[in-house]
Amino acid sequence: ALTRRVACPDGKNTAINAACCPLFEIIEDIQNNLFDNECGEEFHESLRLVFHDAIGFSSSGGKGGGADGSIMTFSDVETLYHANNGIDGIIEVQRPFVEKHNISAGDFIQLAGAIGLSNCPGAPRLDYFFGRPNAVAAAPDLTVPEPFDTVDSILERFAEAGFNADEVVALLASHSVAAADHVDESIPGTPFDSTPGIFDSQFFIEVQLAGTGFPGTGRGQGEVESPLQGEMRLQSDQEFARDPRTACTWQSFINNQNKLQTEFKAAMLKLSLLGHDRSSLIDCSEVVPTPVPLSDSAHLPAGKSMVDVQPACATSAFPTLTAESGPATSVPPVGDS
Ligand code: HEM
Ligand SMILES: [Ca+2]
Ligand SMILES: [Mn+2]
Repeated sequence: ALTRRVACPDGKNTAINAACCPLFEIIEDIQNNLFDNECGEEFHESLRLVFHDAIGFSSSGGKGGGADGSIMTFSDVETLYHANNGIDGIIEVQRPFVEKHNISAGDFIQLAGAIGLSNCPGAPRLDYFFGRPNAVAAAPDLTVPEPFDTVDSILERFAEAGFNADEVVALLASHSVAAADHVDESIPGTPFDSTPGIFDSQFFIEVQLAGTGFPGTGRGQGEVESPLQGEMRLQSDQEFARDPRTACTWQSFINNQNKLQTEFKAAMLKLSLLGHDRSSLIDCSEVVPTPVPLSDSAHLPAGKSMVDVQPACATSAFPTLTAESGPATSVPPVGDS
C-alpha cells in the first residue's frame, strides 16, 4: 500500500506526518555542523548525554523527569555530579543548536543521539519520538552509574528506572561506539573496543579477553586492565561480562548483529521515553536515516587467540572466532574532530 506523504514547507522534504517536517532542518544542521556526518567524538559524547539525561528517573517517582533535557536546562546543578564528569563539554556544544532551533532540550538530546547513531555502520535505525516539554527540575545526584559500582548496585539502579538485566547489557552496546576522556586524563579518547566508529560486537568480544595492561598511566578510578594497547576497559563492563546474571546475554551479542540491533533499539526506545507517556509524543521515526550495514565480521584482534578468551556463560560455548592477521592490534585514540 502507498503511504500518503505531504510536502514539507522547506520545499525539500516530504513526510508521512507533517508535524515531523521541522526536524529536517535541524538534522541537516547537526549532521553538517555537529557530527561532520561521522560516527566520531561528538556523536560518542552525544550518546553518553542521551543516557545521563534519561536515567535520572525512577518509576516510583522522586528522581527527576527522565529524558527531559534537565541535564542541559539545569546543567549548573547536574554537571557537578561526579558521574557527569566531562559532560559539560557536549552540553555547551549542543546548547547553541537548541537555542537556534525551536526544540526542547529533551527532544534535541534524543534527536542528536538517534541521528548521530545513523552515522555508525552496523547500527540499528533508532526510533525517534518528538514533543517533550521543557524540564521543570534538575535530576538528583546518584542516578547515573559509575564504573566502580558493583553489578548489584548498577542492576538495582536500572531496575528502579524500569530496565531488566538483559536490557542493561543491550544498552552497553553503546560502549562499542565510545571512548573515555576522563578515566585516565593522560590519554583522552581511549576507546572501549578496537572499532569505536562501528556499531559491532567487538566490544563484547574484547571485554571477554584476559586483561594484560593499562593503556595510560596506571589504573584510573573504575578502570581495569585491557587486552590491547590503546584500549580502555571499565571495571563495570568487565564484571557484566563475567557475572552469572549477565554473562550469557553478553556473549549472545557476539557475532549476532541482528540480535544486537534489535535489543539495543528496543532498550534505547525505552530510555528515550523515560518520564513520558508515549501517547503524548509524536512518532517521527521516519526522519531517522538508515545506517550503513556492517561489512566486517566478528573477529579476535590480531595477536590474540581463543586461549585469551575468559568465557563466563555456563550454558553455551563462546563462539569460535579467528584472529585478524598482522602485528598485535593497537588502538588509536578517537580524535576531536
Ligand atoms: C553500566 C552502566 C554504565 C557505566 C558505569 C558507564 C560508564 C562510562 C564511563 C566511565 C565512560 C567514560 C567517560 C569519560 O571518561 O569520558 C563512559 C563513556 C560512554 N558511555 Fe557509558 N556507562 C554505562 C552505561 C552506558 C549506557 C547505557 C550508555 C548509552 C546508552 C552509555 C554510553 C556511553 C558512551 C557513548 C560513552 C563514550 C563517550 C565518549 O566517547 O566521549 N554508557 N561510560
Ligand atoms: Ca565498535
Ligand atoms: Mn569523548
